[in-house]
Amino acid sequence: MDGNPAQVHRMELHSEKNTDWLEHFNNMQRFRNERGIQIDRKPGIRGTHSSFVDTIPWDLIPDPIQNFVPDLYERYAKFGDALDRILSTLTRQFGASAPTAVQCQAIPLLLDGLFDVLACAPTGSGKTLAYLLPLFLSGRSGLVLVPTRELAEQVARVATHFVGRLGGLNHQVRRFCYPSDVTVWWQESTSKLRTTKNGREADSMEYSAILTAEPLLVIATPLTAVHAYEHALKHETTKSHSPFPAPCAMVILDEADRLLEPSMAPAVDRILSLVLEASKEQDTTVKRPRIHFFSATLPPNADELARSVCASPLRINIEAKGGMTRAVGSVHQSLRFCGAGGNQGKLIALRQMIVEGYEMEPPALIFVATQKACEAVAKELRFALMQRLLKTTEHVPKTLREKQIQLLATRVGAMHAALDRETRRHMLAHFLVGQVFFLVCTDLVARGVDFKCVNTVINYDIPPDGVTYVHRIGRTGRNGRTGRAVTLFCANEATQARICANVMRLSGQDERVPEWLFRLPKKMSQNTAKSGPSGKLPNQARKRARK
Ligand SMILES: Nc1ncnc2c1ncn2[C@@H]1O[C@H](COP(=O)(O)OP(=O)(O)OP(=O)(O)O)[C@@H](O)[C@H]1O
Repeated sequence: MDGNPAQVHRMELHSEKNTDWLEHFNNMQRFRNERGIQIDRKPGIRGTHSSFVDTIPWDLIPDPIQNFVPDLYERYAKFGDALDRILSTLTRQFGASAPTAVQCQAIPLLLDGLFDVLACAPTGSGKTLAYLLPLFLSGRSGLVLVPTRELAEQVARVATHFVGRLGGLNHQVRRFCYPSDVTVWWQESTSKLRTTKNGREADSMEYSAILTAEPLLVIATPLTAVHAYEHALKHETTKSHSPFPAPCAMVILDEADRLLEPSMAPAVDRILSLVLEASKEQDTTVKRPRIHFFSATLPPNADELARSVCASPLRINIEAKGGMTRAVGSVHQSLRFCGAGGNQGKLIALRQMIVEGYEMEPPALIFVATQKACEAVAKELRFALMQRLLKTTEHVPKTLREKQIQLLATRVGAMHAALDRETRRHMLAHFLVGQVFFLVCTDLVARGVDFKCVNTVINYDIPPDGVTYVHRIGRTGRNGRTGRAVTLFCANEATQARICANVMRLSGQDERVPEWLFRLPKKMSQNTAKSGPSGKLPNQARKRARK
């Protein structure tokens, strides 16, 4: 019985002792697969818990919350004032009076801190608050890793609302506002620290000071976090030479499948191993930091990589199947065939959509594959808008029309990685406040960015895989709103269009897929097969997690 815990558990399953355990969970559906046990719990709340190993002590899994009040008060009264302030911030700033499905499941799990969590829930379903809330409520320190700077800034913006509210509380909670602002994140490529308080970059001395103070919440892209670590090492600013919160209670990997892709995996691996190492150095009695993975898509290969870092994560599935959430039902998806004319056909279709307003309601995001295409399509859109204006304002005096045309040109923006940081930030801000109506962009903003009121997403270029498609169209139809997603394809792209058709089928919208598309030979593009992360991760982190 001392050996393999899985064996111990299996033996217990057949013993008398286990009868209570089974009775206790008599509302569970249990079924086995080749990887172990999956258990669905609480069918009343949309979502399930499951694990791929059969060593999970199921009786330690907290019940999902059903509401913020009174559930959180009843269970977590110990957080007192902080709870009041957080709940009032939720209602005032986010209009959140009831938790979403992923929040119901994840908040108690993260608060109890007994398990690593893999949470797969649809786009726009409130995953950010699902991990930030437990961090702020519990007063524990944490590190949030995100794949892009845009997303880092967005998460920091959300966190700022809470930081401000928690400012005057008891010592434990006040730590979040220390040093000047806890919502700090490292700027990609400059390895400088930003504070939200004054909105300027910290200079080298401040940077060192902040590192010495050991920030309690760090939101960073993986490369920048590694940068920061190297900076700290060079200047020996901290006792442990680590700029990461120490001891760190939680590491959150937001958009985890993207972070585990080969381009980012080495940096993530390094950070995880540093954090795990630092937590050991601090105090041997301190628990290993919990590593939580959040995404709308966790394909099987991402799942496996995640499980290589934390031995037995608990998985939360909200409307997910095979590691993919269905695209949100609030998005009306369609495919538009643009004939055999290649890009020319697509441009004509796009211009038609703009000029006639057909299937296109701004604000709209138009996804293209390359930076060059981004600029070219933006130019085309400006031209189409001008045409529309000329058509509708024939009676308007010429000078006024010219002014209107000039103004209209600014309503179309382009957003891609080749633009400098400030231009990207401005463009995004203008789009978010409705000054830019049409944003032509690459997949830079396909993930995570919370566009509250995008009405239309157009896939001008077909996404490389189903995962990207789900994230792209998830920029609309968020937070209870409805949206429209149109994918343009021409004759030579018919097989690739099946990527989108398959997701449409999964979301129950197959009646909008042209019949003939499914009758085509099943030869999918190479990219489709390769969707999701691959390669090796976490050598260092894996070894440490096993110890
Ligand atoms: N309980 C809630 N009630 C109402 N609105 C909420 C609630 N939780 C979050 N929201 C809002 O829902 C929107 C989407 O949240 P969020 O950006 O966290 O989604 P997400 O699941 O991370 O999406 P993605 O997978 O695209 O990153 C945000 O505007 C947020 O303020």
